[in-house]
Amino acid sequence: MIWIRLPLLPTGKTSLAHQFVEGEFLEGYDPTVENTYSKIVTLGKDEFHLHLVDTAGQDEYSILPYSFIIGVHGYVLVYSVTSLHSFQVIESLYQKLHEGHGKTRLPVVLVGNKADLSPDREVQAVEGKKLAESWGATFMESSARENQVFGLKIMGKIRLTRGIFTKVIQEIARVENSYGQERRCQLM
Ligand SMILES: Nc1nc2c(ncn2[C@@H]2O[C@H](COP(=O)(O)OP(=O)(O)OP(=O)(O)O)[C@@H](O)[C@H]2O)c(=O)[nH]1
Repeated sequence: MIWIRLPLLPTGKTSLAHQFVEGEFLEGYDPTVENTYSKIVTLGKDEFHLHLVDTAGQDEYSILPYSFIIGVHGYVLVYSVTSLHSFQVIESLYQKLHEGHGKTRLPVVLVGNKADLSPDREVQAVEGKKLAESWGATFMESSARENQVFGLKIMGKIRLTRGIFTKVIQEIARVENSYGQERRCQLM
């Protein structure tokens, strides 16, 4: 299978992963082929070994590789609030993942990134929330630039590291119903 990468949708996946693992924002755009990151996250008494795969951008015509399905426990699906197209692509990507897993419910956190660019906004927060709700998933808006994540009715801004990735682990635990003492989570 040949997977043709179309670099149309730089929504901030690499920037979010880099903020999470390295704690910094990188200016400039360097298209991703595929990067992997590892990090240990402690939630309460449990320790999770995260293996995070940062994939290249997809579009609605991309064929999903098996590696996107097999052995993956949860997904952070990222669109840019400044791109309606990226939002539409995320919708079709979710359908492919859902079919690929053959499950009724997937551990997913839907993230509307680049929320700091509000004047250029093409997708309202309420639309992201509605889509996530239709999947039974969690929704957040974020800014990799400002290292902040925004809930829809948030009491205060929280850091990305304690936001998105904590949430996706909780989603995995909720869906799989299997909080262990020590777990390996492969995220994408
Ligand atoms: N203002 C702003 N810019 C961002 C944010 N996140 C990423 N960017 C910028 O958007 C561009 C693309 O970011 P990447 O993190 O490379 O996007 P990506 O989704 O990994 O792109 P691909 O590798 O093509 O899949 C870069 O110029 C980033 O600096 C954000 O939250 N706010």
